[in-house]
Amino acid sequence: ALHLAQAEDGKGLDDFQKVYNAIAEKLRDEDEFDGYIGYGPNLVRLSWHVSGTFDKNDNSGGSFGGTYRFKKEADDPANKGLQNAARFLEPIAKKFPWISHGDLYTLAGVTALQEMQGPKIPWRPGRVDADEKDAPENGRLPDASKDGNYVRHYFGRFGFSDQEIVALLGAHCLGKTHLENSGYEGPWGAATNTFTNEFFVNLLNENWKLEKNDAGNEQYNSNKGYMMLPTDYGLIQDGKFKKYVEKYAKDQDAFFEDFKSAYVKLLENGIDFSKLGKAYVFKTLDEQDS
Ligand code: HEM
Ligand SMILES: Cc1nc2ccccn2c1N
Repeated sequence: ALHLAQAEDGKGLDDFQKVYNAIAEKLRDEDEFDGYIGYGPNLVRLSWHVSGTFDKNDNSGGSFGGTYRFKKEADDPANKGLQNAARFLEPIAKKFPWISHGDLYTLAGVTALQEMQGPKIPWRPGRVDADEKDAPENGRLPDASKDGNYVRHYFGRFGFSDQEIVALLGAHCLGKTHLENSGYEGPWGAATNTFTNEFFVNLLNENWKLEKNDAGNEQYNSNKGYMMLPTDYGLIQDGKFKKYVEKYAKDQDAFFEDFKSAYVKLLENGIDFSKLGKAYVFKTLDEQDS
């Protein structure tokens, strides 16, 4: 059965907005991380990796149990580099000991996206810390060296459509790849900390060359110093995906809307929120200054 969401007792919008603000202020303070990209993209990747282990066949994995806090999951080679995000969140977890790890990891991704001028992401609390025995085994996160068909099959495990898959991958407008983490090197060309539809625009407009990188892995590079993973490039090799790439390259609002829906579905997979009220929509720091 799905995990039943149980919100932290007595905590409401104002309490979670305080957690949001603590994360958002720390993002602004520590802006030098990773060549002044900041921690935003890394936090978004963490929120996806803690949710991407979900398997609808036995409802195992996923964001509910906050099991990334155990070495068994954190040390998955696919999670290399996310130690930075985890370290960033430690003082936040200490300051707000009442929030569950699953809620903290997902709320941090929502905060980072909104503070990087992404769409407003409705978010619901209620994830409850599970035991180490519930941590999913390594190997559930995707392999970047594959093609579009692999990506379609991989996300089929979550029940995502072609349109949802393309929208989700739009998050690769953020940050970069790091050779020491994943074996892919992201030339700095397009590395950003602002959420836009650039990923789709670049996919369609750049002339991509397949090259071996210094780790011996093949990746697509453009003469502007941009890069794409083979799985990214698969979105324009596969006709069914390509039409959504074209839609989002033309219409950033449509991308924001569809990304928001798919990202919420990713973070809430496997959890029954029916006992909770409506989702929270947090104000950005800028909206609170005025
Ligand atoms: C086919 C699915 C996917 C594959 C194979 C994939 C693979 C990767 C790889 C290899 C990196 C580089 C990591 C590093 O070297 O530091 C990366 C970075 C990133 N990914 Fe994905 N990813 C996928 C889907 C997603 C999704 C669904 C999201 C979010 C909704 C996401 C968000 C990010 C972000 C924000 C970064 C930049 C992290 C940073 O700059 O530290 N990815 N991804
Ligand atoms: C800018 C950017 N960030 C990423 C992350 C993963 C894969 C590709 N990326 C690109 N092009």
